[in-house]
Amino acid sequence: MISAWTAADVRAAEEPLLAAGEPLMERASFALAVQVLADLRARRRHVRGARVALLVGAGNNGGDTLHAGAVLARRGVAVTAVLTSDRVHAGGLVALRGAGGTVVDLAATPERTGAVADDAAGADVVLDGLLGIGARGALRGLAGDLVSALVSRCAVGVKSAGSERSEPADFTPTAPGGGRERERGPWVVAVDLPSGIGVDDGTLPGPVLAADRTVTFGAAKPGLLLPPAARVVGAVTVVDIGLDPAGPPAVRRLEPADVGAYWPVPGPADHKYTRGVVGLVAGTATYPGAAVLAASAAVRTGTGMVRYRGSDPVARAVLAARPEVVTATGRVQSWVVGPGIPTTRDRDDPADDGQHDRGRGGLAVAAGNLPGTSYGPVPAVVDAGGLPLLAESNPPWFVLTPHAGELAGLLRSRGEDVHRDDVEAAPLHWARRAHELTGATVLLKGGVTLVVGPDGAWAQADAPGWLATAGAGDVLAGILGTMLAARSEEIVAGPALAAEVAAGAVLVHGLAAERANPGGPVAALDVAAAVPATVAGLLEQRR
Ligand SMILES: NC(=O)C1=CN([C@@H]2O[C@H](COP(=O)(O)OP(=O)(O)OC[C@H]3O[C@@H](n4cnc5c(N)ncnc54)[C@H](OP(=O)(O)O)[C@@H]3O)[C@@H](O)[C@H]2O)[C@@H](O)CC1
Ligand SMILES: Nc1ncnc2c1ncn2[C@@H]1O[C@H](COP(=O)(O)OP(=O)(O)O)[C@@H](O)[C@H]1O
Ligand SMILES: [K+]
Repeated sequence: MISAWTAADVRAAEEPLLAAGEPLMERASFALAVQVLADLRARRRHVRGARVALLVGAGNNGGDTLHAGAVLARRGVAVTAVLTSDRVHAGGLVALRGAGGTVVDLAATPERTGAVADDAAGADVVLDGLLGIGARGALRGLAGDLVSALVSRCAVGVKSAGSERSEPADFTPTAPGGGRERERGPWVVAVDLPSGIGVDDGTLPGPVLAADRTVTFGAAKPGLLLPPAARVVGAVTVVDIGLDPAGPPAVRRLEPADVGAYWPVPGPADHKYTRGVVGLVAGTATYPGAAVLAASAAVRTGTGMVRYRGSDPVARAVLAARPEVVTATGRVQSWVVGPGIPTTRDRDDPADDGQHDRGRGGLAVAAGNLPGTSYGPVPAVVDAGGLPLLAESNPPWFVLTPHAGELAGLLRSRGEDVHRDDVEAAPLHWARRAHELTGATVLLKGGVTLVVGPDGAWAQADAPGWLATAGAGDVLAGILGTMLAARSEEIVAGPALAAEVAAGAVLVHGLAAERANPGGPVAALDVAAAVPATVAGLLEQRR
């Protein structure tokens, strides 16, 4: 698992170590220099004679960068530091000069910004040391001008991860299948984090130089995991400088081994009912495919049984694809409500096929609102057309699975003035708001999928962009339904678990998409078909 702590938590963890005289900046800058040397060796035969440009801000982030530059200069690298402020880390500047580095004081000659950017764009490596955890808002002043000039020269796109994954502390925060979008221009290494991202919320409030690698100190920061900033961090290396942040992490990300470790494996005493039964209210005559996809995914993920609820023609389509599905009513351990049913609340909608009533019934059972039956409460997945069926207040074992547009609609129905673009710009904020307003766990789908529950946030980046295809969300609903059903009682007793299981479902979904056709397009049903082998692969890791 990768855990990220806020800037305040990292500062609090640094304080006692600094008071005890621990050389944190030396550790950080040396590790940074070692990583840059390794990157240089991987990209060109000789380190000696390589050109490295340092972008240096006013604070300690600039200090780290200058000290790392001094180490590089002593190895024969031609290092030029560009100072963007009249304040600069004095010790770092002395070290760089002492090692033979060159200094350009852009603060004294701002008219040279264009020429300096041209120069930096021609370097082998650029170290972005403008802002670290002291960043507030969009990059301002000269630092902002310099980054804007560099972005236009380097044709910086939103980046995908590098391929290195050698150290346990490394992670590749964006999905597989991507490559370096910037074919020309320098290799960009962000110092602690790409300057200008929202450190704690992952927003992109202004210009940011997309990194090929981020070397981050002490612990990952939330902005490195969260969308949209997760797209500009490249491969992330966490350097251990001896910090031990207190309290729970602000954002977490599951890795495959985490999901394999808790996957329930049936034993000799199990039967289909102990494994968990999924009740599925999905699909209408207009969208029968959603029911087929969700049912297929639930079956493929290893449910004990799927009970399908819907009109006869749709049930026939489901059974034609998955003869394992039953249509008889009975007890279920999780409900999946909403894929392929209309998003209006209108009971008389002819396209509704009676699914709204079935969905409301399922959700009432799942919430435990039907006294006199022994059928609830149980977890529920509420997707697409299920979202307008929610009550005012919902239990946290309900997992809502909107994409950005659906989340905006849900929030508007609860009085917020918000649109899809707002959700995409600040996904953590709006997913948290939806959790507060509904009470439910919120899974916000996207290239990086967020899950917010009572116990914090999870950010998963396991899926290739190819997964953005019609029906992929229905498949996720089925996978999640099975995973919730398998741990139904545990989740109702401790609903913070719903978010972790939901993050696990997102991981399985993303890995299955990659497995379905590595590096190429996938169809939603093929993603469902790849789930059994994906789960077997996760289980193999725990042997
Ligand atoms: N503590 C330690 O020993 C260790 C710390 N470490 C390193 O220190 C980093 C944190 O250093 P830091 O606290 O000095 O903050 P930092 O991010 O460099 O920037 C502050 C400066 O930026 C300015 N500024 C702010 N926002 C801005 C904006 N939008 N646009 C433009 N300018 C803006 C702000 O100006 P002000 O707002 O005060 O006018 C202030 O001058 C951390 O990320 C890690 O790299 C490691 O070495 C490990 C040991
Ligand atoms: N750029 C992307 N990279 C990876 N996965 C993505 C990307 N865009 C969307 N996805 C995933 O694809 C799925 C699409 O779901 P959804 O929008 O509900 O589609 P549908 O309603 O057609 O099933 C979600 O799981 C989402 O996280
Ligand atoms: K930085």
